[in-house]
This record gives sequence, structure tokens and C-alpha cells, in this order.
Amino acid sequence: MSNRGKVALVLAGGQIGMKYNPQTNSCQPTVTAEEMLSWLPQELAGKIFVVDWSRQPSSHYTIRMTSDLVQILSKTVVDGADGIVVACGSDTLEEMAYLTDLYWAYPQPVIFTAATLPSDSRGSDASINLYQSVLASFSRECWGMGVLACLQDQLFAASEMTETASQRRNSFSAPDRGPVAQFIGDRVDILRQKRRAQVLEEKGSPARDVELLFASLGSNDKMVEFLASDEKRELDGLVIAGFGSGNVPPSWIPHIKKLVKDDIPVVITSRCPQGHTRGMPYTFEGNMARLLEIGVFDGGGLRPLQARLRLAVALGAGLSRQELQAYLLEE
Ligand SMILES: NC(=O)C[C@H](N)C(=O)O
Repeated sequence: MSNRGKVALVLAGGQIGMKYNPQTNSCQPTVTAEEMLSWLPQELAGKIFVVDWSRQPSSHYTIRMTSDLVQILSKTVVDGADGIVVACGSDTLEEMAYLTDLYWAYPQPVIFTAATLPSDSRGSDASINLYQSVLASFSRECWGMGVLACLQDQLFAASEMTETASQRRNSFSAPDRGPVAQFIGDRVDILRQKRRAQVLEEKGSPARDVELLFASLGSNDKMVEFLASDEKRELDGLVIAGFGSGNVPPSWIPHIKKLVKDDIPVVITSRCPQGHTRGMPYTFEGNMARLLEIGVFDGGGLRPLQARLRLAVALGAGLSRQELQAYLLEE
């Protein structure tokens, strides 16, 4: 049967598909696809087809699995779907949605959603988040906006939002930017258009082993030394979340130099939630400008989690050094 004019509901695990079991005092992924569809008005549910992809907690997913998911989503729109809702876990929604956005070249909207509370808890956000996601995925106004996240009456651009709280129903936000749309009753009210970064669609699979290292007060060089001396050569790239505008402890420098010499791309970003590598002209050891002289890539205003995914995508696409640097700085 044709899926033309329909929306795909892709089940990708997380709390939104869970119920609380008081006997075992645990949340279990026992919500069936039919049950989820029953949260929606019948006429909407009738225009949805379900893709039961995976029922795992989102902390079990990987970059490679998310790129497999992107393939499934692409096939779904090529086969005629008008939009897609991905119901997943909140823990890695931010990264799964961002990675999907880096690859998503179709105009059809992809809406990621999740729930903070299991669907059978009082005040659960599961059914309202699903309902509003479905409305957004059917909305022509969301075409061309790339990947969005729908949570608590708002739509956020995948490239702007972040999980700012772990246990609130309003745990996602887009600091300094705000949502791109909101719901007024059942109507999607577009607030602004967001320019999207270059899409590297179908240009190879993302690199598997890109690590992220967080600088912290007085942290010694053990971790970076370990990564730099990886004999098996499994590391594809490294992102460093540096202090302030991208500075690191001086003891890290010899190891970073070794990584660069061994042709492992290293990207420096700021660990500040609203940070950027643009900073004052320092000359002290380990500062951002000195790192660039060594051959480290500039992560600009990307959050460390975003830089890691961009690096994985760029390495998979085989970008040159120059192209990679431009891609990391593209807003
Ligand atoms: N609220 C959630 O979905 C959290 C859950 N642990 C997850 O799979 O991400």
C-alpha cells in the first residue's frame, strides 16, 4: 500500500515507549505501536504508518546506528511519506537529531520527540508530545526546515537545541535563540526561519571513533596521553572541550602534537554552553591560538557534542583539511 500523503511514526526507544511497573519499580518498554496511535485522534492515526525500528534506551545507540536510522528515514520519504516523527529517548535526542540534520537533504520534516515521564504516569508528556509532533510533521509550513525537535508546545531547530534539565517536562531549550515555532492550540505558529548548514547527504558513513575530552581544573594528561598512544590506531578524531575560548592544560600539548603528527584530526571548542573559540590574543602555553599553530582545527561556536558529530560526518565524507575547517566554522 502506498504511503503517499502519510506520515511515518518511527519507534526508536526511550521513555515515550515505556510504562512504569510498580511490582518491579522500573520503567519498561511495553507500550505497543497501537497504544501510541490510540493517543491520537482517529483521523490523524489513520494517516500514520509505523516503522518499529528499535526499543532501546537512547544511551545504547551509536553514531553508526543513527546513520542507519537516517537511511531508513530517507527511504521512507523516497517511498512517498510526507513527514516523519521519530519517537526516541531524551538522553541522546539532541545528538541523534543533530546528526540526522547534518545528513537531511529532503524538504519533508523530520520531527524528533521524547517524553520525560512514562506514558501511564500522571501528567506524562508522552501523548501531548506525540500529538504535537504529528501535527508538525503534517504541516506544510515545516517543510524545508530540516530536522526539528518537538517538546512541550515548541519546535526547536536540531542545530540549536540542547537538553538543559534531566527530569523536567521542559528539559529542552535553544539558549539565546529560542524555538523556531510554537503551538497555539492545534496550530503550528512559525516564529522564524533558520538558515541551515551545508548538508553532506549520502557522502559515506560517519567515522566511528571520534572521542570527546573535557578540560577541567588541573586535569592531568592521562586521558589524552592514552588516546595519543593508541597503538591499534582506532581513533578517527578527537574533539577537546577547552576552558573559556578553547584553552587546555599545558601538559596536554605534547600529546596533542603527537596526534596531529599522526594525522588524527583534533578540534578545539569551548566547554562553555554559550562559548566560542574567538578570544583575546594570548601567548601562554595551551591557549587556543597556539593550538591552531600546532595544526588543531577550530571548532568555532559549535558545542563540543556538535563538533564531535560534525567531525565524524566530515571524516566519513572524506573532506580535505581546508573543507573540514570551513565545515566546522559554518553556522
Ligand atoms: N526520558 C527518556 O527517554 C530517558 C531514557 N533513559 C532514554 O532512553 O533516553
